[in-house]
Amino acid sequence: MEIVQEDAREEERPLSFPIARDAQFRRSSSFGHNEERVTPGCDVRLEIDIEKEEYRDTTLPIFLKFEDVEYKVRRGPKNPLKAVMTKMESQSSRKQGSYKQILKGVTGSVCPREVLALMGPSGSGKTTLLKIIGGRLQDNVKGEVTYNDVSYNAAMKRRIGFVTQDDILFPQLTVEETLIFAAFLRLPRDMSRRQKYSRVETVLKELGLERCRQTKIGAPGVVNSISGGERKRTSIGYEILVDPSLLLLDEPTSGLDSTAANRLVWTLRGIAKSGRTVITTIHQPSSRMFHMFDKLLLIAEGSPVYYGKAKESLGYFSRLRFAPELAMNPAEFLLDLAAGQVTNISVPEELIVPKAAEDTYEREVIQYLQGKYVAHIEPTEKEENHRSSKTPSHLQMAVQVKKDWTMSWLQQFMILAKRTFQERYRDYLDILRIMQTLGVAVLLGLLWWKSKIETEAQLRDQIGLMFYICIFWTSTSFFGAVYVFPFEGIYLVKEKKADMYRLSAYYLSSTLCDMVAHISYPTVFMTILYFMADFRRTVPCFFFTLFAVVLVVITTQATGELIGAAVMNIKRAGMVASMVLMLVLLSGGYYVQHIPSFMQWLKYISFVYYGFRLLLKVQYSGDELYECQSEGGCRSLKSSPTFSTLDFNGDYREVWVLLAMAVGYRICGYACLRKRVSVSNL
Ligand SMILES: Nc1ncnc2c1ncn2[C@@H]1O[C@H](COP(=O)(O)OP(=O)(O)OP(=O)(O)O)[C@@H](O)[C@H]1O
Repeated sequence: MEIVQEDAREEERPLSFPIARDAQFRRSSSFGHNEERVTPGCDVRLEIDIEKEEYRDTTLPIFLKFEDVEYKVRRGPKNPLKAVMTKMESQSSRKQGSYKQILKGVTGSVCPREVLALMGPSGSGKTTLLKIIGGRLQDNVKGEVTYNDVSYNAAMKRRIGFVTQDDILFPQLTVEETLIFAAFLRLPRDMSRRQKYSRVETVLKELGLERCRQTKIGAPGVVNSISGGERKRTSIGYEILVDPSLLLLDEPTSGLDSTAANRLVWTLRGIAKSGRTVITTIHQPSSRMFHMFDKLLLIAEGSPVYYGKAKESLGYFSRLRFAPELAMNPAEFLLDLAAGQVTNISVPEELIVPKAAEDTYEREVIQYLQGKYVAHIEPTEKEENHRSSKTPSHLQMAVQVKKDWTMSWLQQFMILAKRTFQERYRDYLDILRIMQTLGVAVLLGLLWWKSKIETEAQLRDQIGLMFYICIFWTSTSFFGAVYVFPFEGIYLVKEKKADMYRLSAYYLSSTLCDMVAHISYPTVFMTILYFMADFRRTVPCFFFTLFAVVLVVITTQATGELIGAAVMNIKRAGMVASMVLMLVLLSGGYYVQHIPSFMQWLKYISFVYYGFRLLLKVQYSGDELYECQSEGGCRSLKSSPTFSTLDFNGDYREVWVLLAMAVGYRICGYACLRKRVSVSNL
């Protein structure tokens, strides 16, 4: 790896960050060299002399161009009835007026080694543009975004690092654990463990995270968690750890003091100078920070008002006769202009007397600036983009070559399982959960102490306990499982957008880790209750009863996960889960035995129905037990629909039905999760 820099400016700061390993860029002033390419919109000439195959696992220089980018969203009607009606409208009848235009024709380009700052007032569309560039917003987007003259494709996912405005980090992991898991999941497979740890060390050091490396990330604003600035820096570390070719950052300096913010932008500059393309949105940069940006795109109400070199922006506005009347931070001056605020700013004569009413003056200023941009900057920029020769063909091809997975499926599964366990083990070993299991087991054991089945009433009592066991474990496991994906969805979407691992590895690791907890608790519970309630005392019967309860729990978990994955919303998942739970319990064969024929289908999707039947079969199979000795031999109970349809002679088809349900619901859950993750716009 070698980066030859002839410009003295580049020597301001030694690069402490890992540099593109194979890229060899050489600034050149000579024309006509065979390998030299004139790169659109870039003020540097780059000589790139490596073969395309070498980019598979390394940092690839990305020349980004975006032209006439427009984005609009549908205005959703507030009335839900209207929303349904609107949905039913045909595509052709949709009116333009029902859309909100967020971006209105944004053009620009960024090259490797450059930092582009996106600035503009809040709501001007910076994040939206960043998401479009990052490939996270694709519907309703017009215009062209290309990476080395190639449109966005799946191979780009692992070339892009995206630091979102909200820091999406697992709260139960420490800063160091977060980075280590990211390193193991994302760094190339040919790097040794030591190299991966050492990369984590570099990032911790570079971002000043050493002091909080062992602190749990925690929820934002909660005591005993890292500070907002540390959280932001951890998010950045998480992305820069893997050396992305294109690094996109949304408000990376928010929550940082000015020294830390300067240091961070300095780091970003270092990253860019080592061959990456960096784009960052920024709100209020200090003047020192402002001068670290190479390019600036200033957006006002979705339209650009300036695009070009950051250091030339003040000159441009001064040529338009906008000048600060007081000593002002350049960024503050530019933001005021983009917001149409010209207090303490001298304006051109055309704007001195407002054309319309006073309250629309700000809009008038913005429209004036947008007009000037369209007249002076946009044509030059577009011409520049089109005039220049294309990116070298091997770079165009390289951008379409998908990087290899950093590890095998099994390795991904192992690491994800370890991370899931580390993230959730506090929930698994929650003292309340332990107390609840032990407490309920003992309470039920005392209520059904040494229960008998000699009379019909006693048998009915014990059957009541069987059903209660089903209710207890169904509801406990159901609500434990239903929230897993809605809670973790945001992390999952973020990591899948970066193509960090296969979804199947995540799904299986998550399910299996939870399953361990879902199985352990009923095992302890049943061991206590079984002997206290004096269930049938044979070894096979004990294990088969335990197996039946575990089977119900595993099927319940699958159903809960399916609902969670289908809904992916905590509040709604809870509502749907309560409804489904009510249905499966009511159709379980205990409360309503004479279910009307047109409602019989409910039984066939109810795992409680099959679980309950299985428990009854296990406990009461064999004549001597089933023949209770009371007068009439429990005739009325035996003739009840639940009992009369049970075959007590070794027919355990419920086991297969429950197993099929557990597998089937899991497959559906996985499919739903896949769909939800792919359509989510984080
Ligand atoms: N899906 C959507 N539906 C409706 N409006 C949207 C949607 N997405 C974005 N917007 C609107 O688009 C505008 C631009 O949003 P965006 O998040 O890009 O702004 P921003 O410049 O990044 O703001 P900030 O600096 O406050 O983060 C905002 O007015 C926002 O409310």
